[in-house]
Amino acid sequence: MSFDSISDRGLVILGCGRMGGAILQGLLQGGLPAKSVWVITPHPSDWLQASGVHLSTDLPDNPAVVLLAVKPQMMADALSQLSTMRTGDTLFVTVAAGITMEGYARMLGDQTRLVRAMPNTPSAIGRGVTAIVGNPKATAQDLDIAQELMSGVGQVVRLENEEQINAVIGVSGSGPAYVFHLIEVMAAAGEAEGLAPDLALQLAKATVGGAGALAEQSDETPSKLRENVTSPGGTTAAALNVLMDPDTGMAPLMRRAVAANIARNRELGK
Ligand SMILES: NC(=O)C1=CN([C@@H]2O[C@H](COP(=O)(O)OP(=O)(O)OC[C@H]3O[C@@H](n4cnc5c(N)ncnc54)[C@H](O)[C@@H]3O)[C@@H](O)[C@H]2O)C=CC1
Ligand SMILES: O=C(O)[C@@H]1CCC=N1
Repeated sequence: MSFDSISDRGLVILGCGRMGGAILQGLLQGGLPAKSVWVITPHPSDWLQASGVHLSTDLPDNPAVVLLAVKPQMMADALSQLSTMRTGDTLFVTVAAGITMEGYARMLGDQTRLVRAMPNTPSAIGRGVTAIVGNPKATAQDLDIAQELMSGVGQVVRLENEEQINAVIGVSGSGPAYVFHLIEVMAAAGEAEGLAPDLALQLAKATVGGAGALAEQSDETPSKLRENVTSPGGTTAAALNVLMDPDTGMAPLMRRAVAANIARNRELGK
């Protein structure tokens, strides 16, 4: 990775919890010098304290990038800590769900260059997927910088407009939680059918992990991979009759779940 402008002028990270921490780890592993990074976070973890980044020290004037990774509800308070910094020429990259570009324009001014990025928690092991979209002031180079920042924690895709970020949150941003719940309910079903809890959990985790890796690596579509498991009139077909029921199966359930996610996101954005 090349981090010339960040190495020269610095990166400020506001909020270094799960997501900010994962992104920072990816950047340091990708070769960004720790001395180019300033972190503002109330309770720095042991790892963060030992990482060599600047903590609770004077912020750089005019940093190249400010990464916003606090909870949406904390954003206005957290941003007030940057008030002494000259940020006219700074790119803001935000991972917060629920705060729109219009909201940032109110807090940071409408001339601010800003990229919204929506990652997910597999970023913690470098297997995240992040969607990015720039505001009208963001340049092509700003999007390249944001892509470079986020590619330290996994794949990066680009969106055409801000509205699409809602669907991204509904699918991939929150999606790991749906998959973890799938593991929970598969394990519970195994337990209900007589397996020991540890064994049921091991089977469910390995199945979801293995099927996910196969879906990513195979040239076949997920539909074909599903058909490959399903013998006509066999046991999988019996289960899929339940899961693929057009009224009560996973498709209408997922549609409702994603719609609820997006509705909440719009509420948070108000
Ligand atoms: N966890 C997830 O799956 C995803 C989270 N996001 C977004 O990432 C953002 C952060 O979420 P997480 O990392 O999960 O939360 P987190 O709670 O792990 O991290 C937030 C960090 O901000 C710090 N903080 C609180 N008040 C602060 C302040 N005034 N100034 C500076 N730092 C402050 C907290 O101490 C904490 O370390 C949220 O806006 C969320 O919408 C985006 C995609 C996925
Ligand atoms: O639940 C949330 O609000 C955040 C956004 C995406 C994942 N977690």
